[in-house]
Amino acid sequence: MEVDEEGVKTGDRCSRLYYLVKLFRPSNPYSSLRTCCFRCPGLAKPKPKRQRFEYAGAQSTQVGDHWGIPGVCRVVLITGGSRGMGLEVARQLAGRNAYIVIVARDAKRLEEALVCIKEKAVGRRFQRFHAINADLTDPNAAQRVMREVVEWNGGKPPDVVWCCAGSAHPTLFADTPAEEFKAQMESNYLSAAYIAQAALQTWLRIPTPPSPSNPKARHIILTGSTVSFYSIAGYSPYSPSKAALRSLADSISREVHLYAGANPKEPEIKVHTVFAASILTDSYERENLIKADVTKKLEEADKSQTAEAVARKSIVGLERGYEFVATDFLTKLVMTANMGGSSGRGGFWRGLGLWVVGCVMSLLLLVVRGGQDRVVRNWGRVHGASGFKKGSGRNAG
Ligand SMILES: NC(=O)C1=CN([C@@H]2O[C@H](COP(=O)(O)OP(=O)(O)OC[C@H]3O[C@@H](n4cnc5c(N)ncnc54)[C@H](OP(=O)(O)O)[C@@H]3O)[C@@H](O)[C@H]2O)C=CC1
Ligand SMILES: CCCCCCCCCCCCCCCC(=O)[C@@H](N)CO
Repeated sequence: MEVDEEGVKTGDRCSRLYYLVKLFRPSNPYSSLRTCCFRCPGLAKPKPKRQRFEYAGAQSTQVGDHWGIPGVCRVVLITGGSRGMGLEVARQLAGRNAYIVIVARDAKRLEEALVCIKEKAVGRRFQRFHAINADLTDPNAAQRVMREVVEWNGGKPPDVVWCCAGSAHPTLFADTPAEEFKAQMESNYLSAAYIAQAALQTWLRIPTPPSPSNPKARHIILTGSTVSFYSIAGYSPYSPSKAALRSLADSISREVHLYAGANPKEPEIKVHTVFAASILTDSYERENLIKADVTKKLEEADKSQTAEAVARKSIVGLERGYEFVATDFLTKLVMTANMGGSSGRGGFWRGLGLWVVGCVMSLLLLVVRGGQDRVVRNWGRVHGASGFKKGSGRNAG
């Protein structure tokens, strides 16, 4: 039986797309496109005897090789994996073969989450799960987490680091306690920057021994928000931290080319960001207790989604290889209108297409923004300057 350098039977290759891709991208051996095409019959249905466990979601995992290939689980580190969106991401990836490591501060919650994640595992006898207790606003804790994962994984670094940890304090700028500006940057921006840096440093430090089962790429995934692109009244402590994440993703995605050039035999490093509008989590309920009524009024344009739906859509976008993934129509709209220098990241033609759509979206936003500013001005006229409804008990003016 002929086996190629990736350990896949040559006959299993989808001749159409694989060789076309090889033809156009010969210099990029670790491109995620290299795996195969979506419909490839050979890879979509691996031979049962080569499988070590039932392989659910085989077709989609082949596309990006993010979470596993037949017989090999990838290790996915998920920060904030004990609750909300992070927990859903962990559960869904457990259902796609991955080994999961979750990180959060509350130890009891982490243990409960592990049980909940294991329920979704497809290969229960083979898949491994681990929880690490850490406050990721501390850079030393982020380094410790990475060391612990490497040790737990037999000296190998994780393949994917998905930063979901974060929190929201949506209040009007004038009414925000000064310490919240710092706390929000720490909770959302620094908690992701520190662990992403620790992951990158680990990948650069530990060489990947040649093996057919090696990942073709490693991934840093950040979790942004609609307000990373387009903020509304009442999000000033939070939206800069999410905009900073977008900028961080852009910056790192430029630097990884240096490592791809210098270490062509190592898996490429890819940086992705998923952007979501309101997610129906407990934290969302809690943030609504402090959120100004005028902000809630502006948010009416957004149909909130469950964490399950946001995680699912994020994973689909990532498996398609997108670097920026919007999980709903509204976010897609404001994202496309604000791509700027980020456009080129999906390749030239996709970038050009996005630019054309973005021009139209920017025009639409001109109208939307005018309308929203009028809503806020009118709110002030009717209810005063507190942002809350008259007679709501929160209205100081
Ligand atoms: N909910 C929403 O409407 C939206 C949320 N997002 C973003 O999605 C992500 C998840 O949101 P959501 O699921 O609602 O949040 P949750 O509050 O439900 O979950 C947050 C998770 O992060 C952990 N976490 C928070 N701070 C730290 C820290 N300093 N160190 C380690 N772990 C931490 C929490 O555990 P513990 O507290 O035990 O540490 C928990 O596991 C966040 O980044 C959020 O900003 C984006 C768009 C909308
Ligand atoms: C026709 C086009 C209309 C476009 C209007 C745009 C309206 C913007 C709605 C903003 C929604 C904000 C979601 C933020 C969620 C978030 O990150 C927090 N909940 C964090 O927990």
